[in-house]
Amino acid sequence: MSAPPVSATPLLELRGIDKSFGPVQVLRDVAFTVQPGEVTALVGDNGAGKSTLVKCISGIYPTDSGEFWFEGRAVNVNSPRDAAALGIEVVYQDLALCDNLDIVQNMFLGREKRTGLVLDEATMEQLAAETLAGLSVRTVKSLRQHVSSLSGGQRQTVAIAKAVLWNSKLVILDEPTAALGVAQTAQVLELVRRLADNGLAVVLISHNMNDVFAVSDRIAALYLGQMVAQVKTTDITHAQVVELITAGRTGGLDLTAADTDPDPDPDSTAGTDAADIPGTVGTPGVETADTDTADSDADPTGATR
Ligand SMILES: Nc1ncnc2c1ncn2[C@@H]1O[C@H](COP(=O)(O)OP(=O)(O)OP(=O)(O)O)[C@@H](O)[C@H]1O
Repeated sequence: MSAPPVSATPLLELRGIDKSFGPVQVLRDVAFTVQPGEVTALVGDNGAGKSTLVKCISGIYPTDSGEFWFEGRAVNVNSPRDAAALGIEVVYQDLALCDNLDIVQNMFLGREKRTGLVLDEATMEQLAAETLAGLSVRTVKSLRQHVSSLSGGQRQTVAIAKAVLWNSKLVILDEPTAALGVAQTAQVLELVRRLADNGLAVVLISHNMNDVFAVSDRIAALYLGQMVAQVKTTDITHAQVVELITAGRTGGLDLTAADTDPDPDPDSTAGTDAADIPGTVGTPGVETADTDTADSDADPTGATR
């Protein structure tokens, strides 16, 4: 697979994001960078703050402090409407599809096209078909099928197609394969990859390391509300990601390769110690892993892209 295009300007860049619920600080000084044409996996243990971060990005939660940059411009995102206007769409785990409506009706739900007062069914059907064809989706037999008759993978596909229908630039997928079997997972991951190959920025929340290594270009790890690493997927091993998720650090890696330097030259970011990175969590009693970047090719899972 060819390397995805890397743009000098991130599509989305968050700086110093803090978010508390009452006395509980859930996000601390979070930096997060997302590039167009790439899949960024957002990983972290239960309660690490992934959903909260996504809800801040999508305008559901206001942040307490921090900066929000989109396509190189400082922006304010105070509501889901603001996020949608920028081209940010989130596909949540519940998919928010209506079983008793067909695929076209679901894709345009709440944003129906009309000619005067009359629904423009032909245009909506055509746009839905074009969107699915653009994503090379061939698993859906009829656009007029009720969503209740679709498999889990097909439902996920419809939800993703719905998200990209609106000239989206960033699509955030919350555990899109969590409820799927092996074959459907593979199909959805292919679709995720295609979104990025079509130039979209994709953020994939996942607890499944096989999915993360199969499809992502970069991995961002949250630990107790802090962004402890953003690295290229090819620069980290499965075991190191698990260590970041469970301990908040791992040894020998440049943990900021993704958020500061879009330079595709892998040597240009080497040599930074995790302990030097602002926001890196040092966990007392956790040994620094005896690994270095030279070892990172030796992924024991063999699952790196
Ligand atoms: N509305 C809220 N009010 C108070 N605390 C909250 C709220 N939403 C989330 N939290 C707390 O914030 C922390 C982070 O939760 P969040 O759901 O963002 O984690 P997560 O990484 O998405 O976890 P999971 O993988 O289990 O979905 C948790 O301790 C959670 O209890």
